[in-house]
Amino acid sequence: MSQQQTLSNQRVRPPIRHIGLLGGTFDPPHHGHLLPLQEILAQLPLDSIWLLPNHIPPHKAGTHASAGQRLDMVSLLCGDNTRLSPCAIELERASPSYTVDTLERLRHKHPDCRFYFIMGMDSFLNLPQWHRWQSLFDLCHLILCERPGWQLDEAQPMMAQLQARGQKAEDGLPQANSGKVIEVPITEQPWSSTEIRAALKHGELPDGAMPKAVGDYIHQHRLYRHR
Ligand SMILES: Nc1ncnc2c1ncn2[C@@H]1O[C@H](COP(=O)(O)OP(=O)(O)OP(=O)(O)O)[C@@H](O)[C@H]1O
Ligand SMILES: O=C(O)c1ccc[n+]([C@@H]2O[C@H](COP(=O)([O-])O)[C@@H](O)[C@H]2O)c1
Repeated sequence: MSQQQTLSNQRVRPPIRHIGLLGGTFDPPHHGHLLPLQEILAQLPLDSIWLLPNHIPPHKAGTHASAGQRLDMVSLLCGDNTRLSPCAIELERASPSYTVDTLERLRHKHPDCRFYFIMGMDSFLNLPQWHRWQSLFDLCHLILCERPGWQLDEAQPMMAQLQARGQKAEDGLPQANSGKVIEVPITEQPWSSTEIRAALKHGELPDGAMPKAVGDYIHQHRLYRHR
């Protein structure tokens, strides 16, 4: 092999894969998770979105369904959409599922990937309470979606972050490796796991809350019933 060929081989890098991440407790997963992801995929050239059920949610008292059941439901939520997949990385550790730890692990495991952590406005407004939250901007971009009942106004500390880092979905993916907040317009979805669990306690599954396969799983496993 000539010296020139060796040099050019050394320069060949695998193409970057652009991966969206939706972390959540998914207790249970619902259309407020799924439908925004479909709209994000229609607007941004992401290769895939991975859905990461957490093991120990950092800011919640606990979970109602087990980690395994939540992972099963997330798989059913993804259905046959080949650009959506469940990712069990947070289930592999027994400590609280801090997102910054997950991103460090993912970056180490997948050096060819650039990550885009997706969140609703409720999570974005609470971001300053997250563990080492500012480091997230060194590890990924954020994708921000509206959520009914949650609004960012001038007085909120996250407004300054959005002003400094914000860009619109129509501008495509950023050139930088990390640190931007991409605002993606979505059709607002009224669903929340808390309200769905409250309805299921009385044996009701709200119409249109989730794909049928997830509802069937909940019934088969008798989840979220009044005990
Ligand atoms: N209806 C929705 N619209 C936009 N984003 C949502 C919606 N529901 C959940 N998300 C986002 O999905 C992520 C995971 O949410 P999570 O699994 O905690 O669901 P949840 O419905 O908020 O649950 P709970 O009611 O138990 O707090 C968060 O970033 C949250 O902002
Ligand atoms: O890292 C943190 O400190 C942190 C604090 C709160 C929530 N998160 C993550 O944010 C995602 C949504 O969380 P939740 O509680 O709304 O289900 C999920 O992936 C959580 O693990 C992360």
